[in-house]
Amino acid sequence: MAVDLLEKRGSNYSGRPVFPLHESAGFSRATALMDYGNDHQLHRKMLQKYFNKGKASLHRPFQAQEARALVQNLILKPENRQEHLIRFATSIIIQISYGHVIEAEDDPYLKIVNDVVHHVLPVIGPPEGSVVDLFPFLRHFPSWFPGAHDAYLARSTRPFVEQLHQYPVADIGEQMRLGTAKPSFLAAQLEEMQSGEGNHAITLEHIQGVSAVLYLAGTDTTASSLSTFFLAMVLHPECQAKAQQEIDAVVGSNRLPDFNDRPSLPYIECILQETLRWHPAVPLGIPHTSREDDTYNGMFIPKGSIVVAHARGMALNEEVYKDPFTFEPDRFISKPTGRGEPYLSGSFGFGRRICPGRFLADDSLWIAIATALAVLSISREIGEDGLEIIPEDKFKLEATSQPLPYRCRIYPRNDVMRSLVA
Ligand code: HEM
Repeated sequence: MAVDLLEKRGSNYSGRPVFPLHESAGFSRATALMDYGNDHQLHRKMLQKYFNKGKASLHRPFQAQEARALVQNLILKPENRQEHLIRFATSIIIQISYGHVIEAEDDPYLKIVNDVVHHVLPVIGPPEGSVVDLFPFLRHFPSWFPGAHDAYLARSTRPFVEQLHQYPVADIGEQMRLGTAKPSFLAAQLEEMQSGEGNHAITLEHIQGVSAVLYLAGTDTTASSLSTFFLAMVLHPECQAKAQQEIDAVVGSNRLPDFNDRPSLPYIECILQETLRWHPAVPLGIPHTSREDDTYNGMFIPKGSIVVAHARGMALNEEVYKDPFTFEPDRFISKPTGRGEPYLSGSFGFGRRICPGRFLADDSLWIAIATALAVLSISREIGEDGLEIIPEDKFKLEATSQPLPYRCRIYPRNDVMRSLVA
């Protein structure tokens, strides 16, 4: 049904509802939240040109380098796992989008994204997550009015959101003036706008809107998917052992896996796909709306309806996935060895709003997972009683779905593998 409506009838089902909390926080210019129309199409053109499959693969050497840095950081400070995951995702987005390399903990780009992750996302939640989304008029009420407090809190996060829109564009603009700007998505857009070549309709506001969404859409989603992967490895040591056997057999023990190995590592592929299915990072997708009245299988769908592509619901469909709550990568292996179940198709959304960063994200996740499995042992902590601490399979929904904080042990499998990321 999602494919029938959101893809085959995409011209009708590609709008977005108004998200009052996100608007109050200052996100009305962001690609993911704007309604379908000319501005959205301009955003998509900019994104598609730069993040299509062919272009995305040009970034693989840098993604592999960042995956090594991630694993190295995890060995040095395993207790900061979540920060390392966010930093991995952020470094990739920032390098590709703005040509900027994060070198220090107090990097201004890192600070901006951390501020948004820690101060803004928990307040605004996922689109449709608050009482203000259901009753938008509450956003105009004073903050003491029940329900209006959310809108007040969202408004108070505006300075962080403004920084997200303004800083990269101003910084790269200045670098271009000085002639020091490195090649990046943002520099390419600013150059095109200033030269008067390309699409004349693109304005600074469009560029700021896309620039802000890259930060947001690309970091938290990637980091939470990786956090889900680490949790799965702690809960399922048998899957980790099987994956490591595959890597040892195919890649050997004197080099790290690289993108050329991907077709020869089917079980690693299954682990990635099962991570995306088991707990999709964006479990409800982002709601679409319809522009016109429509009828589907005899059901009347009035203009302006909100259509939610429930990725988590699809992932848990027992008619498609046996024991859907269980993390079981073998489910995708062809019959008769496995069950031949299909990869989840909705993890990155549908139709004209499908995630434009999906190729980049897929590469980032694959190389991080393959490198981590090659080099690391990810295991359970031992409690004071001498017993293993088994984390709970529990998730929280903020802007994305992510595991509740959990403890685990992370250490190199052996000195040889460790030396490969040093
Ligand atoms: C694991 C990582 C990611 C996941 C699971 C994910 C998932 C999604 C989903 C479900 C949507 C909504 C699609 C719809 O409305 O049908 C979306 C939209 C979007 N994503 Fe991603 N995404 C990821 C990474 C990225 C990255 C790395 C980028 C940027 C390079 C990105 C940029 C965007 C943008 C700009 C939109 C808005 C598209 C629009 O409204 O037209 N995402 N993503």
